[in-house]
Amino acid sequence: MKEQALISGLILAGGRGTRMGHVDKGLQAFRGKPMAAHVLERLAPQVASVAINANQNLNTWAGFGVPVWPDDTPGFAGPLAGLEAGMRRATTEYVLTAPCDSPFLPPDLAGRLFAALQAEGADLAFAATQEPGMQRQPHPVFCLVKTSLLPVLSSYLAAGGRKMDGWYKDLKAVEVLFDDADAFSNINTLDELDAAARRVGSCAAHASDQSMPELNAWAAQLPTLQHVTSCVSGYDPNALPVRDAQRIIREFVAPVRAIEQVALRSALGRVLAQDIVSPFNVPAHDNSAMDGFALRGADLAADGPTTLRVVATVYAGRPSDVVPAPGECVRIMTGGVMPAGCDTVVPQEFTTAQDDSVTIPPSTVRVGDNRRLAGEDLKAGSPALAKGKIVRPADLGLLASLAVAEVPVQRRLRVAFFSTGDELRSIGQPLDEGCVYDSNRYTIYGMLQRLGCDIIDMGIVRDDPQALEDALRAACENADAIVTSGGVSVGAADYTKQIMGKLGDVTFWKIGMRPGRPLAFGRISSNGRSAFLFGLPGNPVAVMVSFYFFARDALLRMMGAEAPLELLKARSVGAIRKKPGRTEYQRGILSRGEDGMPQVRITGSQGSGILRSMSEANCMVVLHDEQGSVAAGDMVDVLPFEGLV
Ligand SMILES: Nc1nc2c(c(=O)[nH]1)N[C@H]1C(S)=C(S)[C@@H](COP(=O)(O)OP(=O)(O)OC[C@H]3O[C@@H](n4cnc5c(N)ncnc54)[C@H](O)[C@@H]3O)O[C@H]1N2
Ligand code: MOO
Ligand SMILES: [Mg+2]
Repeated sequence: MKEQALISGLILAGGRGTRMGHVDKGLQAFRGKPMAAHVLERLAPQVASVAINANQNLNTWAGFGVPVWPDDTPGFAGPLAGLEAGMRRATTEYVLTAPCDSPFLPPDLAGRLFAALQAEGADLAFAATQEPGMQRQPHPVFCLVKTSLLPVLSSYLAAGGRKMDGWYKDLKAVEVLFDDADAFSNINTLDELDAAARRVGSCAAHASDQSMPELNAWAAQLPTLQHVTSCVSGYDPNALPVRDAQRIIREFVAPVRAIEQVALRSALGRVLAQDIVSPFNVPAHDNSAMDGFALRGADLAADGPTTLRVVATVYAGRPSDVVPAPGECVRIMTGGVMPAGCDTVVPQEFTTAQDDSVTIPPSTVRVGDNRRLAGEDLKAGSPALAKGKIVRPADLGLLASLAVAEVPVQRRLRVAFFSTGDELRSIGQPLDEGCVYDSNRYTIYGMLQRLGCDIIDMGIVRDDPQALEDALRAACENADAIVTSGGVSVGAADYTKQIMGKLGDVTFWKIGMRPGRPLAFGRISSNGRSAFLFGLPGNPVAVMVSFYFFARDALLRMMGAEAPLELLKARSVGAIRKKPGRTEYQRGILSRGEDGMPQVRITGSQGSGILRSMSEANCMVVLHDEQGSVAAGDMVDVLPFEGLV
């Protein structure tokens, strides 16, 4: 699906829903979720990314987790205004539209429209169907169009044009016939919705609560923090155990759905978006693991040397059709295809050669030795790599062995981050009295970079409510997630709380841990876009600990990847004082003891502002909630920094 990376999907949901009694059509529940969620599900695998064009209930639409773009042309100007908004913002060569009320759209819509557009050298391709004995029915709202045609569309709209198929009179448009007319059926009235729901045997046909039109069944199902935290027994935001905070965050964040195709080398470090199935056996043939002689195992004498006549030579990559007869063998190189009838290879250094024969001492090899079997690496049809895997060097090689030139990966997660605090100075500025240089932005940069995120560094934000609100809104409108540092404890928190609360669903916790006690977490929205927010504490060590033990896992989850932290066991060199009832993360240096086993000692001062000891450390010692003081020689859990993404 080469076209996938070139196309942005656009769900047209900008109408007034007049025929549905002025409710937002795409938000109406159908088979347990909004109609538009079905459209999103069907469209997303076909395109690089999906956005929604909507003009009402923008916060509800933001809950779909994809960009929401309202019309630029005012006055509910119809689907063309939506297309214009989409073409203006899309960064791909093509835009593909589908209406929000077409829950059955074909799975090969993008592929077929693209193929026809390419074949005809057209500007635009749209779907059509024809039922037996009926006229052809065009479906111009299912259309693939070159993004570069935006000026043509804008001038048509500016001149008052509104018809979906009116603007491309002077362009080259192709109609693509699809077989399944039902795939394009759209649902215009609540009666039709009921009928369609009955057709597919659904129970929840629609949300009839007209008093809250935008908060229909599915939107109400979007988890709120309150909903998630209510599942945690004994939930207390002011004394939250680490594992409960981790669980709440994990349940609240949602993966970003967009997929892109990248060239094999560019897949390094990216998250696989689909399972990769081996199309053939690797290796394709039985072959030799050694330079030597391929023989029939049955020829090996049970007690005494075996002498065989050498009848041919096989090199790797140059198979031979020689079939050695009993008593014959073939000289073969490592990787050479095993000749028919041969099942064993004897390495040449164990043999003695005479003119055209070779002698093998008794018991040198057993039948089947040194033969690599076809498919022993990968069998045709078997899963080679699973969706969600972060691609490592070995995976690149494996993909190359399957001749995979382009790899489907999740789009990179966009993460905006900034530091807060009037006392912070940037490198290059003089250090005024009482001030410190902003170091958190650099540790956060490093940690996000290692995760493979697209990062947006928003600098330092002053301790000022308006500045904070502006920064949060800008971050939210441009990123999937926001990481901030500072301002989440009691001192500055008054307005931080108020502003974060105003922009969305954010909670402030005091976690039973050290360092990293205060943490703000939630989801905020601005202008129809939403983003998950991680408000990390300002202290330079606390910010790193909170990132590694809370934000990292959540960001990976949003990226569609699973890479849980792997804790190792090591012997503590010294005693460590620790109170049960909270988790403590201490900076440690992991090494090998005299007995060769891993051991760890704590670095100097553990103050949460002391970055030097974090830099000296090569691991964190994790002392769990229930754990008390550690005696010298006790085993403890450690998280090594090396290899940590
Ligand atoms: N009365 C209480 N005071 C504090 C509590 C508490 O429970 N009650 N919690 C303490 C803990 S624990 C932490 S951690 C900090 C967290 O405070 P904030 O998140 O509000 O962060 P700030 O006050 O803005 O900064 C704290 C500290 O860190 C320095 N800092 C901040 N940002 C940066 C940066 N980008 N680069 C370098 N250093 C930074 C800042 O100058 C402060 O020294 O609150 C405790 N107080
Ligand atoms: O998070 Mo604070 O740094 O625990 O002291
Ligand atoms: Mg501050």
